[in-house]
Amino acid sequence: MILRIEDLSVRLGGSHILQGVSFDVAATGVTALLGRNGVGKTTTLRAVLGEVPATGSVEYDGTPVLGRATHKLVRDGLAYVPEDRCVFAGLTVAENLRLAERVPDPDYDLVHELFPELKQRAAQRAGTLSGGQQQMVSIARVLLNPNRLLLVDEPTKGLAPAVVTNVAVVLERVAECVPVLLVEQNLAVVRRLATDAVVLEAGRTVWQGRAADLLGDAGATRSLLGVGSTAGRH
Ligand SMILES: Nc1ncnc2c1ncn2[C@@H]1O[C@H](COP(=O)(O)OP(=O)(O)OP(=O)(O)O)[C@@H](O)[C@H]1O
Repeated sequence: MILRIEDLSVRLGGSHILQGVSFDVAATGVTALLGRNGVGKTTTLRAVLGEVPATGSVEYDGTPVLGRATHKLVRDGLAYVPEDRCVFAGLTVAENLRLAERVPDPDYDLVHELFPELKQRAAQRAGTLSGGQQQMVSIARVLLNPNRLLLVDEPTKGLAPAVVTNVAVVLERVAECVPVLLVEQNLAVVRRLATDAVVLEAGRTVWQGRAADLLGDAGATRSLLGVGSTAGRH
């Protein structure tokens, strides 16, 4: 296992946002972090990264990391693809990528193989890209560097169906080499990618197991995620 979270608790702005989140992320494949809006999925990722103060325990590859500086975790191969993509709008695609380089030999071969369009659009300002293209830049940035775990927050949110498929194909490829903790609302994408699943409710873990077991159980899917049993097949 690459990540072990135990009894994670976060208070923000006077609210007790996470109240005991516990789950493991396997060292291979995709673990989906699921739950209705506002249950604490993004906050869980941010707490792991040290972006919000938290109590409890987070072990990354066997080492306790809660309280460590975010940049040290990133340097240690913990990569984050945030929900809002955070590209530098005024910079070109090539400049956005160059800024993300952390090693002497960034893996442009992989990035250009996965995202040939980014090579063609190297000189285009990132702010003028479509949402899907910006998502590609956001994922490409982390793939330039060696990673041991990717935290990816709602990568398909707001994208057209064909682009959702492109992003899923890329993540499927990436997950062959690096484990991924994926926050994702699109159950078709979860069905395609996830080996394991974790469900949060009101800041607590309420389910952890094989993704196929959750998605194959219409009652559990409906009660835990608030969607019908066929949701995500389309
Ligand atoms: N800095 C903050 N101050 C106060 N409340 C916050 C802060 N950040 C998040 N929250 C609240 O914490 C709760 C959990 O937010 P979070 O973004 O983790 O949920 P989520 O499960 O990722 O939701 P979504 O699926 O809608 O993105 C929400 O009620 C949110 O309003």
